[in-house]
Amino acid sequence: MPAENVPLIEADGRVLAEPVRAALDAPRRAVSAMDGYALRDADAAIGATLRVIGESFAGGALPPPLGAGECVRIFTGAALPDGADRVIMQENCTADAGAMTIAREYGPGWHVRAAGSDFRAGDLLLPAGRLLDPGAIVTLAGADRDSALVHAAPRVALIATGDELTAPGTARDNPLTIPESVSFGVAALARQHGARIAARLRGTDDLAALTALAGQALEQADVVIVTGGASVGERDFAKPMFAAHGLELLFPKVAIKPGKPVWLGRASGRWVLGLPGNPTSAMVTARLFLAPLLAALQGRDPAAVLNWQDHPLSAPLPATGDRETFWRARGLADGLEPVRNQDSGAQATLAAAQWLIRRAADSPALDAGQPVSALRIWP
Ligand SMILES: Nc1nc2c(c(=O)[nH]1)N[C@H]1C(S)=C(S)[C@@H](COP(=O)(O)OP(=O)(O)OC[C@H]3O[C@@H](n4cnc5c(N)ncnc54)[C@H](O)[C@@H]3O)O[C@H]1N2
Ligand code: MOO
Repeated sequence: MPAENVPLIEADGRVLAEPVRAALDAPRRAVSAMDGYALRDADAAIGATLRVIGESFAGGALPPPLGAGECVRIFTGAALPDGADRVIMQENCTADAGAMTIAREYGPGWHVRAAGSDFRAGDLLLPAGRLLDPGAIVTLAGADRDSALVHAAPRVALIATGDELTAPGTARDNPLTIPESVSFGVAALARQHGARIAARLRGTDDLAALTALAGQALEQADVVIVTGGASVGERDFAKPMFAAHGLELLFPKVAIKPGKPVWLGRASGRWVLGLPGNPTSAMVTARLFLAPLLAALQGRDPAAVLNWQDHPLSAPLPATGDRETFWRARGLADGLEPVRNQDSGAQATLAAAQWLIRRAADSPALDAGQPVSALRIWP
């Protein structure tokens, strides 16, 4: 995707198209980490009384330099006076008429943040390709940047196919219809991975009409996602509807469960991703294929969103069949618990599960406590 400059406040969730270097030192000079008194190490002793010669507030004028037997009233983030080595918290001092007495044990720690101890001007703080998560936003602003060069958000168009589908909120009165749920979930996942939803279209199982809809979607988006009609049914038009637009398939299906009918192609210079209509299959394949595609389009390493980690099982897992299998699981304190309903058509379990467990085809059953490779489905 091309790069664009966006203001800091709109930069979260975007991916940097430039490396970001600090424009200043942080802290700019030695500052206090506590509210209290700044003094010299040589004067720090329980019972010692020091003369208070000035004060230092964050953003205020520099305090006078310290001599022997002197201290400065200081607040968190305020500049340390020249000559000071440490700050003693005010809770450990008593103050009276221009004098401060160290009342009790004040250690450990000097409560001083050295100049440049966080970063130095010119330091590389964020590399190109870095996702601007909330932490990175703080770093960016701390580097004294008010905007950043980021990759444009990929535009995604969604087409849901199926005569039985109707807009959510309108299904209950017609027993022949079901709510169109998948495009909403895929759109939400796409947004979580940096996409902008350019269009959400719904088509009935009619090839001519679907071909026109495909053309409309290809005009508006970088990635077109078509859901349903991916299998071998007589009205499965997901691929044929792109034929007139020059569909070139990269892969027509994948030996995984759920989600076998997932496919990827190019048409009219755009990416076209076909997801199965079954809601669980659609969300699993969106996580496994759409998330890395969106990452790559934004200049990120796609592997960054496929961060499989080992976790113990908190319950047994059955043997796997002849397809690589992705079990939906809940994350519990003692490990991952596969949800009971592993049906590809399930919708309720999508709200219960946060993890995908990956197992190779023909893997044996596992007991609770054994480690499995797992991926968070949503952040
Ligand atoms: N003979 C075979 N039949 C099927 C095979 C096969 O290999 N041979 N594969 C099965 C597998 S695996 C899957 S997954 C499904 C995928 O089918 P489609 O992608 O063609 O999806 P549909 O048939 O259109 O719908 C499946 C199911 O999902 C419901 N659906 C569809 N779209 C939505 C939506 N947007 N929101 C909510 N629900 C949706 C639809 O009503 C169906 O119940 O095929 C198997 N069949
Ligand atoms: O891929 Mo299908 O999702 O196995 O039901």
